[in-house]
Amino acid sequence: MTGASRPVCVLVGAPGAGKTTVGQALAATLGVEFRDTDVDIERLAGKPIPEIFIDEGEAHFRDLERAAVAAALASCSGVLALGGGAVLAEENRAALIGHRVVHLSVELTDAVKRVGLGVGRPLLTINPRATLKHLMDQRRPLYAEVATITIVTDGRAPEDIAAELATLVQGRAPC
Ligand SMILES: Nc1ncnc2c1ncn2[C@@H]1O[C@H](COP(=O)(O)OP(=O)(O)O)[C@@H](O)[C@H]1O
Ligand SMILES: O=C(O)C1=C[C@@H](OP(=O)(O)O)[C@@H](O)[C@H](O)C1
Ligand SMILES: [Mg+2]
Repeated sequence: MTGASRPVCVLVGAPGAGKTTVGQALAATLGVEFRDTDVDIERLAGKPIPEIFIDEGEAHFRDLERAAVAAALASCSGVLALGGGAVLAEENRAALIGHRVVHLSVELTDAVKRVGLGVGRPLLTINPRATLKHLMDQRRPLYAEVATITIVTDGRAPEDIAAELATLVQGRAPC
């Protein structure tokens, strides 16, 4: 890992936390690259995430995700968003040590509003509210474990969150 390829920050959090949306706005504000491991995975697989889940299953998606996280951490010098489930893998959590990791936190009510019917998120296509609650309960400690900063996003606009983060990352030491 070289200084030149270190992400400005890595965004983690539940589906609907706003990792992709806030990450894009933050990267634009900072004038740096935006990278999203979900996009990298889709490019590599040559198909959308829901199709990966249907054709090869979640375990294969997680294999692709571990490879995508390692590659992105080694080559991204901008803002990096991970998929909500990336923290499940011990390998990914270990790889995040030493990086500035921002947990965009969201409570169930706002997350449900934001993901709607779960279109594009294969884990949420059946009963999004109950599934999200389960995922969030399971993952909360893992987001807390990897995060160096937590930003509460409930009731806030993405631009507002991105502006706060821009100030934070511009004014802080590496982690
Ligand atoms: N702070 C926010 N307030 C309201 N809607 C949001 C906020 N952040 C994201 N959204 C919306 O919620 C949906 C999911 O956001 P997304 O960035 O894809 O989340 P994630 O990548 O964390 O799953 C999108 O429709 C997005 O426009
Ligand atoms: O929570 C998860 O396990 C997943 C979250 C998704 O990303 P977002 O968190 O950006 O929705 C995507 O990686 C995939 O559908 C699995
Ligand atoms: Mg996303």
